[in-house]
Amino acid sequence: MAQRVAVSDGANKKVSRVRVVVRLRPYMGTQDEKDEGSCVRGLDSKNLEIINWRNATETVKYSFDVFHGEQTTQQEVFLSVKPILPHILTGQNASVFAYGPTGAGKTHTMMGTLNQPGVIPRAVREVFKMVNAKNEDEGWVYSISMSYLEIYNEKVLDLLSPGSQDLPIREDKDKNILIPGLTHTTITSFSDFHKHFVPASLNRTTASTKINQRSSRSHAVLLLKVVRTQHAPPHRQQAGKLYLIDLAGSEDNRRTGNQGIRLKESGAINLSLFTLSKVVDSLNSSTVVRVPYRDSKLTRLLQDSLGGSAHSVMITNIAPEYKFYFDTFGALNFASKSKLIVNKPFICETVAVPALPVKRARDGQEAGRSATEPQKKRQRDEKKTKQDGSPILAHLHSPSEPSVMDRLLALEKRVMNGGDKDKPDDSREEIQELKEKQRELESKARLYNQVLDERSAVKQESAFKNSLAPLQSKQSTASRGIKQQAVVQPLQVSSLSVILPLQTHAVVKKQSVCAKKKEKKLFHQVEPPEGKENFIETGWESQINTSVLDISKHKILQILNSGSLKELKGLQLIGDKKAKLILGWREIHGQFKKWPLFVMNNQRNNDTSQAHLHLLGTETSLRHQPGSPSSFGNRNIASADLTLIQPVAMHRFPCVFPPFFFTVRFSRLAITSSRLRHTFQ
Ligand SMILES: Nc1ncnc2c1ncn2[C@@H]1O[C@H](COP(=O)(O)OP(=O)(O)OP(=O)(O)O)[C@@H](O)[C@H]1O
Repeated sequence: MAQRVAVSDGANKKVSRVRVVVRLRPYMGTQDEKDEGSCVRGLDSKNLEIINWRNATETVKYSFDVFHGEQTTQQEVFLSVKPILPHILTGQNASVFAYGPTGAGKTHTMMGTLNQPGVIPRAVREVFKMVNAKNEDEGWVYSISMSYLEIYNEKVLDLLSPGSQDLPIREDKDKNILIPGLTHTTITSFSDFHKHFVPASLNRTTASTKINQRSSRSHAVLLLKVVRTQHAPPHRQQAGKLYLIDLAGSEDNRRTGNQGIRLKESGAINLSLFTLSKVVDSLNSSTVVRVPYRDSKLTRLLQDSLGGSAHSVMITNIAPEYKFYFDTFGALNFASKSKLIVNKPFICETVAVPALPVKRARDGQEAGRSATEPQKKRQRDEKKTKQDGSPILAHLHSPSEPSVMDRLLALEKRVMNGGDKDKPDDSREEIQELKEKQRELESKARLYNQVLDERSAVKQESAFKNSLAPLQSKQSTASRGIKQQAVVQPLQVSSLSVILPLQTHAVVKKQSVCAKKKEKKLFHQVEPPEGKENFIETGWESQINTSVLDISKHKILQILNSGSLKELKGLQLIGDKKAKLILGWREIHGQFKKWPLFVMNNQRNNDTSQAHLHLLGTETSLRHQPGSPSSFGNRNIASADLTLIQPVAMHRFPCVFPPFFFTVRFSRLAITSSRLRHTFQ
């Protein structure tokens, strides 16, 4: 069983601060831009300054663990990462991630080129060098494996196994992050690594944007796992992991010119980076109880690196051109916050008696230490089942069952969301196939029920209690598992039952896909009432008397204003993405004053009379009717103003300013770029 062994850094402290390195890439603008000079410059090996946009005669100074200027070589950058590598040979975790706006040099820093290899190849080479330098007499045997994945549009995809499905992210009781199903390839040398890494890198999603010819459209994570096992008893085993992460860059879509699929990708990237900034804020806050790691796949994966057990280095890449000014400013603020984060490393150790063969058997997959427990439980269940003489039940408990359900649900969700337009979509066929499988399992469960009933009829009551009861309860769990997945959950408005008299009691339920289809059919048979766009949605309202409706609306408004992510997701038509957007909206703009149209009207809503979230895609935008009063204070903001403000508000991640900022400071923003040009001349 895995065991945490506390780590001391010599000064008797068991903590490790996130190390922050900033790298400024060389000037790459046009000659005209070059004449403008640079908006940021280094002062020494730790300090830099950037022009203060509020007052161009001043600069804002920052101090980091290391600052790398424009002439820094790849080797010098690697040297600032190298000190954390030895930890992974002693069962600890380490993580290096490159952060920064699009086009600032993250991929160049992490991957590099053939002539100028970046941190990833250098770190892997170094790990092999350290392992090979270990003396056999120390009594440990080392093995190294690699995994490589990308988070693309909130999906975890295995780059070593192209075409694989979205993988789940799990956490064991020791808070180790696990990705069941992820390919784990054993590597024995650097050239072996190279052989797998280069083709897998080509599987990563990249595309050309106005800012970057080859822009990463996903976050890429390379995982190197070093396991060392003692020759002699007690055969201690320590497993250390190194995460090397090239994040996708935050994007200002005014400048990238992104549209269609690129815009959707950009929305997913910006949203995950926004969650990352919330995680950092929460970690730095003394009052926040819950760190929102689970709000995005990226933060879930970085859970160990930020506020977790890893020794972490964050490389913040910035660009010197004026057009990147606000991105650079935001990135530096983010880096500044991150350096306050403290991690608590520990050695992850198991005693491997006689675990070596078992370990080898699981080589091909990320199983994680805790995975042994459910596995053992399954084995115990299966064994018990066989003793009970029930082959059907054994089949129902087979490991393939949950995966069928997981895949089915994931695929249905994908189809409901309109599928992935970028890649060929054969999901519907697959859903059919999986549904058939599910039906087969359900009919077997029914058959099994019958067998049980027949058996119970011939047995005496005492015997029934002794031998059949446990079996029966087990069976019901299995069939419940299947049914739970197939039935769509009710909505939380059911809590109305507490406050409403019985005769007016109304429970609004989230509709199943089938129910929705039926309703749609009905809808097509009946002409919609004149002027009513949203006939389906208003249908349920007309069945409830107005006081009940008001209470329901009030209740939902309450949830919108103070509900957790989970509560929001329980609302009709609100999925994970929309719930997160609502949380983001709330954070920026405060409470919803009235019943917002997007909640029930969803995409059919064409009303632009008030600023509202456009929740269809992952892109958040503001709409406004020219001339009508804005919801930002009392000031009238014309739509043209909003067009200018919107990219700053929504895309200048992670610098998210409160709404009043825009109303008060807007006029200053417009003149900022010209005022900035005074400095550094
Ligand atoms: N230190 C550097 N020296 C020379 N060229 C660099 C340096 N940093 C970046 N570049 C070049 O700048 C361009 C953009 O860099 P890169 O693709 O690494 O940016 P990025 O931050 O990864 O962008 P994105 O987030 O869009 O993927 C590339 O052509 C790269 O070769």
